[in-house]
Amino acid sequence: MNIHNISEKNSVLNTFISEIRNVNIQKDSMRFRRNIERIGEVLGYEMSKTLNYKTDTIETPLGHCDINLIENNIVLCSVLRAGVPLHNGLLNYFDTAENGFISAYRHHKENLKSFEIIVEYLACPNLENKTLILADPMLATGQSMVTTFEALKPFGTPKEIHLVSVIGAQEGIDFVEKHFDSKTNLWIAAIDEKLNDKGYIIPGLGDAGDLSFGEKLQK
Ligand SMILES: O=P(O)(O)OC[C@H]1O[C@H](OP(=O)(O)OP(=O)(O)O)[C@H](O)[C@@H]1O
Ligand SMILES: O=c1cc[nH]c(=O)[nH]1
Ligand SMILES: [Mg+2]
Repeated sequence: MNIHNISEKNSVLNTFISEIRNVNIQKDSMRFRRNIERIGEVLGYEMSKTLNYKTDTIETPLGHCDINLIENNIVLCSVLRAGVPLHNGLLNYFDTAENGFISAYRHHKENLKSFEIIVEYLACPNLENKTLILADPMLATGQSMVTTFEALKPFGTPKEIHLVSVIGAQEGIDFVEKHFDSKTNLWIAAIDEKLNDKGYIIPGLGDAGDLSFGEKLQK
């Protein structure tokens, strides 16, 4: 897997990451969602440099000019619910992308230490020969990314795959790497040290779904 950790080079991305991690600033859920969206825009922009381009001629009011434009057929697929603001950020840049949505949540078992991933909802276009972008802001154990990709397999074989995440734990990245083709790209804004015993990323940011949309009732 090709891992592109975009915060390895200093940029304005650091500001957005610092705000989503900051225990005080993250209380403003509108700002939290907007920062995740901005990170999606930055990661999308970086990814766009690796896509395929073909030259088109544009007519201006005063003449003509040639410009290289993206020729990939992009399907942007995100994991509900925390993936919604990241999806919006990516879609801000890939205007004509087709879209897919898949639900995945961790169902904690009684002892709260172990959990299984439940996939209940899936709406996706044909993926055959397309460029699949699979987005989920948190890559903790990596189980959600792997389980959702398994669920997408009946929709066709993509020509290329780009995983997009905001914060990942090294352990989860290692797990994902084992389950995806070596040509798969991972675009990520930060890689953290470890997971705690509940599978949360340390230092991470907490629960991205809850910070975006409020706490959910555990049933
Ligand atoms: O790598 P993993 O260990 O699988 O964990 C990551 C998952 O956890 C979060 O979702 P969560 O289950 O909190 O659902 P939510 O979006 O409804 O909050 C996140 O958006 C990922 O989908
Ligand atoms: O740290 C984590 C792990 C999973 N999901 C989150 O929202 N945060
Ligand atoms: Mg959550």
